[in-house]
Amino acid sequence: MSGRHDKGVNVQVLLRCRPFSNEELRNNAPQVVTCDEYQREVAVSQNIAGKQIDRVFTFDKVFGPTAQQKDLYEQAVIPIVNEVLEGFNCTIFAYGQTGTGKTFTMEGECKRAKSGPNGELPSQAGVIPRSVKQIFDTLEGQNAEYSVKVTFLELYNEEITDLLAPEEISKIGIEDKQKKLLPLMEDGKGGVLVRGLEEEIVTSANEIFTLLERGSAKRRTAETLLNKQSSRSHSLFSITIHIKESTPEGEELIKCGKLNLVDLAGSENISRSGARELLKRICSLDSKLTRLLRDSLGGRTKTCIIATVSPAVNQKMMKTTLIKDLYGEIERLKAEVYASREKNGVYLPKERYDQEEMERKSMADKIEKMGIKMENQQKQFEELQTQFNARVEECCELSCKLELTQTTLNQTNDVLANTEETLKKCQYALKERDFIIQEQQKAENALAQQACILRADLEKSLQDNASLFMKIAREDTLNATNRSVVDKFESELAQDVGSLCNMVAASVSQQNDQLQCIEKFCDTLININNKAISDLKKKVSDSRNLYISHVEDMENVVRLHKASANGSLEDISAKAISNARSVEELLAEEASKGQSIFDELQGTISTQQGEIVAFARALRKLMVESKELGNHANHVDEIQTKNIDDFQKAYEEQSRSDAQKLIADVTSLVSSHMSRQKQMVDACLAGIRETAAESKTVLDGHASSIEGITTDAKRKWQEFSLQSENDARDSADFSAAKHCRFELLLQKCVDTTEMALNHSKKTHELVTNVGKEHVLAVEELVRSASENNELHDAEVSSARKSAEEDVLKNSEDIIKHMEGTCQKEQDTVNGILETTKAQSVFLETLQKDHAAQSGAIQQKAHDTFQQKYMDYEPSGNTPLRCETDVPSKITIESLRAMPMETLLEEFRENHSFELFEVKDVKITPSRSPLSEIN
Ligand SMILES: Nc1ncnc2c1ncn2[C@@H]1O[C@H](COP(=O)(O)OP(=O)(O)OP(=O)(O)O)[C@@H](O)[C@H]1O
Repeated sequence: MSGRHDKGVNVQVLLRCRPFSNEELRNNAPQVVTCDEYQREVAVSQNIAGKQIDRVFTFDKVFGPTAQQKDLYEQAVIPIVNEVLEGFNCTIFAYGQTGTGKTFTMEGECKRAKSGPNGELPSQAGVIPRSVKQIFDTLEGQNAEYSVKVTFLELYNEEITDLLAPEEISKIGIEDKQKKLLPLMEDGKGGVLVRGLEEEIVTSANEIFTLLERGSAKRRTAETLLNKQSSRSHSLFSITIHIKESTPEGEELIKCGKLNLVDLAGSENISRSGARELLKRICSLDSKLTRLLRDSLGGRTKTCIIATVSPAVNQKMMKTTLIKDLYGEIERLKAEVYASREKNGVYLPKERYDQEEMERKSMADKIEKMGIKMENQQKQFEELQTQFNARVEECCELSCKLELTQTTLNQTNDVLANTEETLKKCQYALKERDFIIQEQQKAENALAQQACILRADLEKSLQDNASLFMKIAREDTLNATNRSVVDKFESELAQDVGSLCNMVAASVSQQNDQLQCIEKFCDTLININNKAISDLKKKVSDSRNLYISHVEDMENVVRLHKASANGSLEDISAKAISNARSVEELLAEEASKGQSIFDELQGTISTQQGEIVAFARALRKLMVESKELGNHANHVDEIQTKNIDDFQKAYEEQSRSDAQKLIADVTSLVSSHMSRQKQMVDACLAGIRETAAESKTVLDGHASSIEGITTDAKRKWQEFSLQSENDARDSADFSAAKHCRFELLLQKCVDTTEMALNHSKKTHELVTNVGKEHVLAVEELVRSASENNELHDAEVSSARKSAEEDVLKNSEDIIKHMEGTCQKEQDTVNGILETTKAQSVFLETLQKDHAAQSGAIQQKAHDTFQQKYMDYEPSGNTPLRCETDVPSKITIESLRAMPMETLLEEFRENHSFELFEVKDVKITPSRSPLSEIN
């Protein structure tokens, strides 16, 4: 649906969707149309026979329900109007179903509302008023010579109605239908013209509203009178512009542009009329419209079609269309009824009747055949449906089975993998066993051979050993007898000797222990003593050194203290002296300052005294003057009153003398000018009198007012003078009292100042004396302190010397005493050691004697034993011992099979489990591990 921009053709198709009307909102009409302005798309969703159908259409521009008149105009119409202003003919159509907003778009809804204060149009103004405004704005801005003409006509069936024609003409037109038809004619220049069509010359944009209103009103009236419907008529509003332009060569050119604004009939009436006649008429109208717009379509013109839709278009349109179709059908039926009446029945030509009858029959046959075919197909379809269902069920079962099988297969696969793993392990274990069995078998064989050899050897040696056993038995008997004798003696002897030895040994060891103990003790004692003496010596010398260092420290401290005390004392004395000096200076300064202040004070006081006296004098003078002033005021008052009276009198006399003079003049005039002048003179006299009376009244008024003012001033003046007199008196009294008080105070001040000066002088002297005394006392103090310090220092050093000597003497005594004690201890220890040595020698002698004695006992015992003991004598029957060749234990051990673990390790080193391959298992009869293979 988008616009075509072919060569020479410039057609733009826009879509405008209006908002929901109130009625649609009330009826909850569904939204069928959705606009996407950005994508320039319109989506239409329809539910046709329960089926949702969505379609999307693209346009050159899309204006949704929220788009304003201004938006549409600015985006779509301004360029077209610019073309018109350039001298081209352009056309804008509003096309759409009834009630979708064609008239709203073209004309707008505020035709009565004129332009705003700034020449702005109302927001609801449509394309027509906006175009006219743009045209006028541009032309006025160009300052060109121009003319704007408009026509407004309606096309309904074949009739063209001038919507701008004056009332009378249109009335005649309505009464006489033939007369009102405006013929469409060729103008001979390739154009068309409507004869008799009113061309209104418009001079301002505002006029357009009047014209639109007039045209619309006429359209409505015509609709009512002729029973027309606006939705079935087109309206054409044309604006023609002529602009005069001058070329640079001075030639004059006329530029002519035309803008056609067409509000088409409801589209449903164009496309879907049920009445053939109506369609024919509309076609004819359409052809007329095309002819009318011939000069504005094609060429370098812009054509814009604004398609209008409702958001709920289908629902509403279906209803409307239905009604319109029904109307059409009624029309058609009416025509048929009319035809029937005219022809006494339904009239049809025979050929057509036959043809239609044949067609009907063949159609009936066809329908029957198709019905049968359909039944068959329906049956087939049902069978197929049943088969399909059965297949579907089978399929379901099979897929269930397949799933189960698949699961089982998976499980089996898992089991198989496990079993294969177990098999491998088992085969490997079997291999291990075989290897071990083979090894053990080998060892068993070797051992069996060895056992056979041994068995033979043993049988032989058993025979030899039988005679040997007999000899051994005899020897054993003898030996047993000897052994019992020896054992008995030996035990007795051993008992005796043992007890003796034990006793001696115990005594010796006891003695030794004691001696060692004494020795140990002595050594310990000597060591402790030596250590104690050396410690003591060290400590004494340390304490002496410490004491000396302490004393030296103290001496240093004392020295420092003394130096600092001396320094401080010197500072104190210097400070005291400077303080005393500064106090003296301060006091002197203060005294001079006090003196100057006192002098100044005295000067001020005397000045004030003089001033106060002068003030009192002036006050007194003022009082006298105010009294005089009061008297003078009274005098002035009197003079004023007198003056006023004099003035009054003088004025009265003057006016009186003037009047008399005038009367005399008038009398003379009367005598000279006779009666004719008398009236004038009387009038003049009356005037003069009136003037005099008025002047007198005014003067009286002035005099009375001056009098009032004077009286008032006099009264005020008297009040004022009285008041000022009283005030002056009060002030004088007050100032006199103040003066006395002031003098008193001043005197007191002078006394106080003098007293203060004397006091300060005394204080000064006192402070100076005290300062001097203080300085002397401080100096005395410092001197005595430094003497004390010196004394103390001397005492400290003498005390230190004596302490040092005492300490030295004491420590030497201690050392000597300790050394003597030590010597004595050493002697004692030496004595102990000698004693112990002597005792140990004695013990050794004792031990030797004892050993000798026990030896003698042992000898004696030996002799006794020798006498009772009997030796064995051989019989000569015992066979010679022969050595059997028995294999050693190591040899037999070496024949043994390796331990199981070693064999397994060896096997696993040579055969890895990972590289082990499972072979086909041959079922062999079971055998015990140690049974022979061969
Ligand atoms: N864009 C819009 N915004 C607001 N109201 C609108 C809009 N378009 C149309 N309308 C309203 O919808 C109603 C029908 O509009 P209008 O009369 O312009 O329709 P139409 O297509 O000209 O109808 P017909 O073909 O019967 O003349 C009017 O009341 C008008 O105010």
